[in-house]
Amino acid sequence: MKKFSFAPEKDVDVIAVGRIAIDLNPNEIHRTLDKVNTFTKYVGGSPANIAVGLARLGKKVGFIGKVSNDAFGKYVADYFMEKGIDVSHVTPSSDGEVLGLTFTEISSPTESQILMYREGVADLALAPVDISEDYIKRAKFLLISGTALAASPSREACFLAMTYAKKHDTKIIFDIDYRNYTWKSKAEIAVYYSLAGQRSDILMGSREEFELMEMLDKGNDIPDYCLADNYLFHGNQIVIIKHGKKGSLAYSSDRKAYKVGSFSVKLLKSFGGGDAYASAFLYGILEGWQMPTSLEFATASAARVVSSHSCSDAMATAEEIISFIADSNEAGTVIEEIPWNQSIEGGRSCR
Ligand SMILES: Nc1ncnc2c1ncn2[C@@H]1O[C@H](COP(=O)(O)OP(=O)(O)OP(=O)(O)O)[C@@H](O)[C@H]1O
Ligand SMILES: O=C(O)C[C@@H](O)[C@H](O)C(=O)CO
Repeated sequence: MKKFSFAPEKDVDVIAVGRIAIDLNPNEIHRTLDKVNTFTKYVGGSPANIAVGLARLGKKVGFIGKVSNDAFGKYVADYFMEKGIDVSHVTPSSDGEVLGLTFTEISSPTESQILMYREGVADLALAPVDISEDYIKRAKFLLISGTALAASPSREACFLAMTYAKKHDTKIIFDIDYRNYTWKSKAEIAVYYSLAGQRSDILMGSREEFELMEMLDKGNDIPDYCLADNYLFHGNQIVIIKHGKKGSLAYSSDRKAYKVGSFSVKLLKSFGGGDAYASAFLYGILEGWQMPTSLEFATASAARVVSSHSCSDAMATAEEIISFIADSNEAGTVIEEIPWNQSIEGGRSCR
């Protein structure tokens, strides 16, 4: 696939837009939240996790977001600075908006859920006035996280950021990132997700998130490659559809398709894999790696995070990911190029 190229004056690798929140993950696991007494606090929020992942991998990362004007807002901003993430465009909310909280429930060795407190959150108060064209102009990539489209003025801020990105040849990654809070209808979700997806260069999401973007009913038999074609037609360079433990499918504009398995790990929580995957995949693209290498690297990082207690804190260095791959039994067997119409299970769709 043609490698992305960037003007030399672009001195920031990725600017992420969206929520910075706090994860409260249970110290007592394999029980429901009502039976949990203590939690460990981590920085959270999907785009924040991705930003941390990229910074941990040594990339130059910026962030555009709003945080609460209180101790939690200071905590997350300080954490970003400690990780080397630029916070010049992370601003405190002015009308008492709060930081989002996510309680993870690890109810069994195979099941986990999240309970999010997002009423009056600061991240959705991000407004067009907070979006700097000069800042975005400096970035190679702009990461838009789907939940930031769930309400105004954050929605308009994101579309303005994408307009500036297009104007200055900053490539757009749209991580669909669905959280079932704030959205008012399935139609609203589909309209805004598909508008953002059609404007992106790299589009990634779980199969369920693609189905929401296309307003497909559960149990539909639309093949993954058809979902990908919808967006490659609009100019996407890469479309990645994630399938949890089964792995992921990746499609590139040069009509190559890849089936990616997953690495065997002891699952602790099924959250965070997508954020680790996104940060490590984007690292590979920024390094100029070919798709298979970037996809394997991403899958390894994801496996590490789903077997860890945190998301942000568990993000790995390149050396840690490379040694994880080397130590695993699946090294070199996780990724294969497949016919365009092959499904994640291996069958071929007749369309
Ligand atoms: N049980 C597992 N074991 C190993 N790897 C896993 C497991 N679950 C997920 N992964 C890895 O994480 C990747 C992304 O996971 P998933 O499909 O859940 O995405 P997501 O829903 O976007 O994740 P997130 O919870 O971060 O939003 C998968 O493609 C796979 O590589
Ligand atoms: O995405 C969220 O806001 C929750 C995350 O912080 C949490 O770590 C998770 O679910 C990872 O995707």
